[in-house]
Amino acid sequence: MHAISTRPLPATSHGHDPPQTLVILGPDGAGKSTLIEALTRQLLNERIRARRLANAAARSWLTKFCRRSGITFPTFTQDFFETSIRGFNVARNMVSAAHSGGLSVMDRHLYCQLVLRRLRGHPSGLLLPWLAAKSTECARIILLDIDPHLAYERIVSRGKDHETLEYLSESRDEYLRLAQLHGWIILDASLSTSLLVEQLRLVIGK
Ligand SMILES: Nc1ncnc2c1ncn2[C@@H]1O[C@H](COP(=O)(O)OP(=O)(O)OP(=O)(O)O)[C@@H](O)[C@H]1O
Ligand SMILES: Cc1cn([C@H]2C[C@H](O)[C@@H](COP(=O)(O)O)O2)c(=O)[nH]c1=O
Repeated sequence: MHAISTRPLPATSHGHDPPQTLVILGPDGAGKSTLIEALTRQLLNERIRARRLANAAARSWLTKFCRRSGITFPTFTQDFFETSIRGFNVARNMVSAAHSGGLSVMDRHLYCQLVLRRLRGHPSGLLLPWLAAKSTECARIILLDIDPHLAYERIVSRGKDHETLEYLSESRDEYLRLAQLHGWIILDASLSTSLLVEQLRLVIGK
């Protein structure tokens, strides 16, 4: 684990179980959903309040729709569609996290759209970087870093979708660039899920 940020979680007025938000980012196949499920299950078994909140962008649905219908959207249209849906889910999940005590662990965030924009050769714009930073001000962000070959293997064995090695490699580089820029904590996704859960519990202090 490379702790490149030691920013403390902000205190709130929710008594001894204040809302805490953790955001897990990383390339496709890094193991984000698996890790969040394992962490929240373990905490709930110990009667510690925790929930997974997925900030999906419906990319999987859009890919299937395009394949079935034979329609291909320009990448700017795809970006508009995905960013709107992810933005809506982020807003909805932020409200949910703020109104629940305990830990909320978000699977993906607006930064994923910034990564996709970079990979598609689009400009980042001004609004999205600002919104991404503003909406994670009170959260702690973790990057699950993964070698693209391992991510590729995991996606193949999951058998749900397909990604190219090139996409996974560029995606990793961009996530690492953002992590250095913003001081996110980086975890090694090649470790076992149980070790990663332990590391996350150290980060959140639960
Ligand atoms: N630590 C791990 N060790 C070995 N295999 C893992 C680990 N974490 C996840 N996997 C496996 O890798 C595959 C991808 O995991 P998962 O779906 O959680 O990734 P993800 O980051 O949420 O992916 P996506 O963003 O594409 O939805 C799954 O088949 C899962 O069982
Ligand atoms: C790029 C791409 C991704 N997917 C899959 C990979 C993940 O499991 C989800 C990510 O969903 P989100 O909406 O970004 O949260 O979608 C896919 O099926 N097709 C793609 O082209």
